[in-house]
Amino acid sequence: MASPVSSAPGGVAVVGSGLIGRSWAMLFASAGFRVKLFDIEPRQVTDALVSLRKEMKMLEMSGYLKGELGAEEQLSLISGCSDLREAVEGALHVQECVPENLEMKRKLFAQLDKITDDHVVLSSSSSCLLPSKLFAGLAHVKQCLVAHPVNPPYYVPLVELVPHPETAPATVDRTYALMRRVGQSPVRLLREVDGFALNRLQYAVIAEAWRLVEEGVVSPGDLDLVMSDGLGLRYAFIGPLETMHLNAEGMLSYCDRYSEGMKRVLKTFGPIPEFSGATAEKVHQAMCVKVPDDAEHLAARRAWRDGCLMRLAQLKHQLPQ
Ligand SMILES: NC(=O)C1=CN([C@@H]2O[C@H](COP(=O)(O)OP(=O)(O)OC[C@H]3O[C@@H](n4cnc5c(N)ncnc54)[C@H](O)[C@@H]3O)[C@@H](O)[C@H]2O)C=CC1
Ligand SMILES: O=C(O)[C@@H](O)C(=O)[C@H](O)[C@@H](O)CO
Repeated sequence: MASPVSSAPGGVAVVGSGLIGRSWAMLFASAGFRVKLFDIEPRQVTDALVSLRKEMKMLEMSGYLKGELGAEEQLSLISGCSDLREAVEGALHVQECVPENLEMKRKLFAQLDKITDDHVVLSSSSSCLLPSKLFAGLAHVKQCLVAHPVNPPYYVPLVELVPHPETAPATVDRTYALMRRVGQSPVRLLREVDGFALNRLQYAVIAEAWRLVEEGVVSPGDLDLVMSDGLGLRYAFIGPLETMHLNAEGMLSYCDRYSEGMKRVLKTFGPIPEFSGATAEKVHQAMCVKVPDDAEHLAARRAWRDGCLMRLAQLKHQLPQ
C-alpha cells in the first residue's frame, strides 16, 4: 500500500476543476488557504487558473472580492497539479468536485483513501449521492462526509454537511469550522437522506412548478416570477418555517389558521413529472426567449445572476439580524 502523504496543516486540495471546483478554490484562497487544483483533464486546470484570475481581478475591481488579501495574493495561493498525490500533499481538507456519478466518485475516493493519512478530511461536493454509498468500505471513512454547496458557492454561502453513519463527530466539527472560516453558512444534517435537505426542498418546488406549467395553470415566465418576485424575496431573508411563524400570531396560530387549507391543497398535488417531452420543449422555448441557450448568453446571464447575488449578500451583511 502506498505510504500516506504528510498532511501538514494549511492546504486544501480541490479535486475536479470544473464549475464547482473553481468556485471552491476562490473561496478557500479568499481565507488564506493554499489551494491545489487537480483534474483528470490537465486542460481543465489551465482553463481554471485563467478563469479564476479573470474573475478574481474583476471582483477586486468591483469591490466584491472576499477576504483580507488582494487578488494577486489570493491567486498566488492557488496552484495547478498534474498528479493526485501532489495535490493532496500537505492538505488538511480535500474537496472532491468530480461529476455526479457514483462510480466515478467511489473510484476517486478509493484512490484518496490509499494516499491520505488519518488527519485529512475527505469531503464530497455531491448534490445528492448518499454518503453510505459514496464512502462504503473506505479505511478513512471516519474522515469522510459530504459538504454540498449551492451553485455558485462563492456567492451562495449555504453548505450542507452530510455524514456517513461512521463519520466521526470531529470530522463534522472540523468541516463546520472550516466552512465558517471561509465565510460559508454550513448546516448539519443529523443523518443522510436522499437529496439531502436543499435538493429535497428544491426538487419539491421544481416538481410543482413543472406540473403547474404542464397543466396549463401558468406560463413558465409567470411561474418564475411567483418565485423571484414573491416567495424568493422573503426566502432570501427568512426561511419557510419562520415565514409561517410571522404570517400569523406565531407558528401554532398559523397551524390553527391554515393547516386544513395546506392539507387540502397538498392532496391535489399530481404525480412526479417526467421532465421531458412537450412540456420540456415548452419550458425550454420560454427560457430561450429570455436567455438564448448559446454559451455567450448563458455566461452573460450567469454573470448578471452572480452580480445580483453579490449585492444581495452585501445587503444582508449590512442589515441587522
Ligand atoms: N453545478 C452545480 O450547480 C452544482 C454541482 N454540484 C456537484 O459538484 C460536483 C461537480 O459538479 P460540476 O463542477 O458542476 O461538474 P463539472 O463537470 O463542471 O466539473 C467536473 C470536473 O471533474 C473532472 N473530473 C472528472 N473525473 C475526475 C477525476 N477522476 N479526478 C479529477 N477530476 C475529474 C472533469 O474533468 C471536470 O473538470 C458534482 O457532484 C455536482 O453534483 C453541487 C452543487 C451545485
Ligand atoms: O442547485 C444547486 O446549486 C445545488 O442544489 C445542486 O446541487 C445542483 O445544482 C442541483 O440542483 C442539481 O440537481
